[in-house]
Amino acid sequence: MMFGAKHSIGRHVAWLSLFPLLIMAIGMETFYLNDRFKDLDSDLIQRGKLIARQIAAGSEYGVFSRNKEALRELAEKTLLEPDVVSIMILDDNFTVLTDLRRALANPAGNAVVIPADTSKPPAQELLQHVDYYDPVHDNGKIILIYQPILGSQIMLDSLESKNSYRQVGTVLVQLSKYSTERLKSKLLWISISASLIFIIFTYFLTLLANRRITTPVEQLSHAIKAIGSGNLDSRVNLSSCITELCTLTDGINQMTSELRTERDLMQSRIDDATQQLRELAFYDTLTHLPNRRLLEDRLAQSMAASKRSGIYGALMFLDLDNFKPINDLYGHAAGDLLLIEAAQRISNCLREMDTVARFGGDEFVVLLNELSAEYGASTEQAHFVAEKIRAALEQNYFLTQIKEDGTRVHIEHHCSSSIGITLFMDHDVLAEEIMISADTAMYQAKQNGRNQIRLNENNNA
Ligand SMILES: Nc1nc2c(ncn2[C@@H]2O[C@H](COP(=O)(O)OP(=O)(O)OP(=O)(O)O)[C@@H](O)[C@H]2O)c(=O)[nH]1
Repeated sequence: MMFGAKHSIGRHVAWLSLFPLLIMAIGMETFYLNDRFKDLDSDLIQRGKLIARQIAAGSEYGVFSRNKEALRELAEKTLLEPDVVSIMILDDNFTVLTDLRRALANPAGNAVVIPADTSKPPAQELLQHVDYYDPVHDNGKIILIYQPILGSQIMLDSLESKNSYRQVGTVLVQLSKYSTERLKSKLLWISISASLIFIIFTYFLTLLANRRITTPVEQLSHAIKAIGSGNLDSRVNLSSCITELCTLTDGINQMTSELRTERDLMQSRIDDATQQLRELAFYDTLTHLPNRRLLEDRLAQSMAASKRSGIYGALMFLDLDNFKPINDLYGHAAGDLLLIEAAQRISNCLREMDTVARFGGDEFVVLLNELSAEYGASTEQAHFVAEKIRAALEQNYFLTQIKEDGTRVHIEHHCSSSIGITLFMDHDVLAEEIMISADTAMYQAKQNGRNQIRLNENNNA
């Protein structure tokens, strides 16, 4: 695993905790096994030495008297000891008196005594490896042990009897390391298995412990990703809490909440600005009625709907009569108040589906939708509405103007309206032509003495 590479925190923590554990387990196991193996080897050698000493002690007389039968019996008994594979007893000239061996192929099995075999290493060859000063030779499979047979001597030429020893023979014992090696490999496997079980168990414990850390960290990282992609409504709720992570979570939640508030504020400002732009683009700033652009749009929609349904619509052109004097007498602001009042009076005469727009100056346009399929009936309805408007607009205006110094000026003004109407339905006329038609009718109303309604029937046969 590369620590510089990108990995989850869980894997990092698992590796960081497992790596030292692995090193420790291998180290401890090596130390323990080395110690145990040494003990086993040492036990075998000690046992071999003991056996060799016992044979040497027991064979002194046999060697001295060259009683091969007794020596053979002694060797046979000793050969029954575990791991002993050969026993050789030699006299002081290193002539073999007894040479018994057990099959090397089955050293742990029942002792099968086989007679001396000339193909096996002769005593002289074995003696090359061992002597009084270096009595143990280990060739990896067999341990050879050298033990001198010492004979006691009584010194007759001295008044005091004194025991001294001289070497009367030699015992060579060979022990197989087969059982020891098997035990060693058994120990090795037990130790490896125990270590593996320990490591696996510890790994799962580490995973469990990791989960307590990694799960909340993962939850936090998902939440931060969500916040980064603009989802400010997400809130982190940790399933388990570690003090530092809880502090981090609170910080993130607080930051998200502040960002959300900022975003909402910004959004409401954008909405307001958009609304204002919309107002400026499609509505008259003084009366808040639709402006000429929006009217043209609605007229186009109304004409299309009328063509589809076969039901007449009507367009009225209105111009206030004698508006100018209020400007001249009381100022533009007073004129504005009258225009606002006039707009309100016209709106009050209309249905929800109709539109009144300020066309400019003291001119208004009214769009009536879905009148009737009959031309006559539609004319009547349009006339009826126009009459309502005309009557409403000719009422005296009582306006209150607030001056810059805060004083209030009450104004009473009278002005009426001249209204031109034109109807439209399934005709190949343009919106512009309908406007001109209504304007022409309004002009006729003006020419005819004002405060009246005129219908232009040129477009509508
Ligand atoms: N107060 C105010 N006056 C405006 C506004 N726009 C245009 N006017 C004035 O409205 C007047 C309209 O002129 P006219 O229609 O000729 O005046 P009128 O007295 O109604 O004349 P007739 O229509 O012939 O009866 C002009 O004096 C414009 O300056 C506005 O937004 N506010």
